[in-house]
Amino acid sequence: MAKTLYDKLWENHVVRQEEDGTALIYIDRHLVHEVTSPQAFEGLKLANRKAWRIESVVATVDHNTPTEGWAKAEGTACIDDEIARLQVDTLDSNIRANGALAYFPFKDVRQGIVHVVGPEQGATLPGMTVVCGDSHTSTHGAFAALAFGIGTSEVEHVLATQTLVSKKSKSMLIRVEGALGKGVGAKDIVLAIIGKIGTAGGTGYAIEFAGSAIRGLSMEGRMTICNMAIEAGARAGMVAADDTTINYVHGRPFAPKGSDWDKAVAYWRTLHSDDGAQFDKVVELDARTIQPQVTWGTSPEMVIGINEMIPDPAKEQDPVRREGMERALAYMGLNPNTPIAGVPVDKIFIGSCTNSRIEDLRQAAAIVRGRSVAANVKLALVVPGSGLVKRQAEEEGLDKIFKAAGFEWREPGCSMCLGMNADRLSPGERCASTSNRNFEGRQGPSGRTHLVSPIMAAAAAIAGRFVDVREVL
Ligand SMILES: CC(C)[C@H](C(=O)O)[C@@H](O)C(=O)O
Ligand code: SF4
Repeated sequence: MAKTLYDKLWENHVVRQEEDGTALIYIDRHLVHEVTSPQAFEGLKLANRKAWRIESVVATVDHNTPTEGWAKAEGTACIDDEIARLQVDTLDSNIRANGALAYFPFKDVRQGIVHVVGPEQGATLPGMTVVCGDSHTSTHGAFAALAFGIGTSEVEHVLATQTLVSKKSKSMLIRVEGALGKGVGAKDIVLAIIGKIGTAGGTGYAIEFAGSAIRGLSMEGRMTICNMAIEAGARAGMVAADDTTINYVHGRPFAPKGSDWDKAVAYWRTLHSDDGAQFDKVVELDARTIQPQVTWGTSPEMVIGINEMIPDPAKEQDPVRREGMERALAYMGLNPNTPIAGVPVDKIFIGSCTNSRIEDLRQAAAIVRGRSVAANVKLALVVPGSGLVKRQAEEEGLDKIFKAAGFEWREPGCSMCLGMNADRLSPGERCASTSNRNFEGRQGPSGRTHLVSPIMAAAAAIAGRFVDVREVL
């Protein structure tokens, strides 16, 4: 029978299947960061257990690390916030006590956001099951891997047994066909998808993204799409393996070598849905109709094209939705039936596991080159996803372009994506952000987040307000 990519990944990892659909699945790669691992390591210790296969663990610190001031003191002593420092130090002692395949501690050049670091190191490979105590683990599905976020108690379970109790999801195919317009990229595709199916649209499904527009994307672009599968309600998003996937993985530190490489590639070539495979749901989008997207509300589904008007709750029939829209507009300080283009911004954030890879920075820098951040913009931040992305960008001179324009060029980490460090919005501030979540207070109490692509964020920085990036290309 024709199988979906998801069927293949699932079946290859089932250790035991129960009658009621519950299954025990084997986990190949376990990514670990400082926020969701302390209790898991503690639980292991209390139960007097050892990790089952510690060589599956790749660990780094990202959420709590500051993005500046690294040189002011040795090691973690430069982290002013005591709780943040404790989190970073605790991961360090846990990994030193338990081991890992790889550990990129604070200030290591390979440190960064776990979802940037895994693929960059070749630790995320096609065909793997990849888990992390972090919802955006769906990112790794871009490699034709079954990747999803887990809770802290499951982190402990994976450490102890290398397995997880899980139930197979339903399957959804999202097919995006056609050529993307100028100035439209992966972030716009995924925001348009969420605008169409809603933040609950993918609930209960594993989503495969396919179609010519997806195949045409780089691995960076595919990661941006899978990263936000979770914002569409799905725990996992994935893309079939092809030459783009294989070329990206080739030569990375943890990628297979020699004859192992050839065997792996032969297997990876099977990681696609077979012709005629049946999905529980199919959604289609025409890439040619997608405009550069901007969110106007407090959920990623509250999104419009830059050429559109902020929607009017009065036109919404459903009273619950209407009330949600009214509340979102009040929080965001926006008026219905007015253009989103022209709305002034206070801060710019280019970063996060959605959009902090080298391609994102190159694209943003191309807009910024030779221009200046508008006077009304209080802070424009570029936070590379990892130390290696930062180094690569500096080799290409991108840092100079950003700094000359008035951007701050920071150290890697999650940063203003969620403000677990010092990088935050002040109440009422409006931010053009390349991250993935825009709920109330996400970037700081009463802060206002608009999710956009890196080039839309760059264009907003220069204009001091939201503009159609196609006008400045
Ligand atoms: C801190 C972590 C558990 C959380 C997540 O799981 O997504 C964070 O990364 C986020 O983006 O909100
Ligand atoms: S960059 Fe943001 S979304 Fe990604 S892991 Fe960090 S906090 Fe979560």
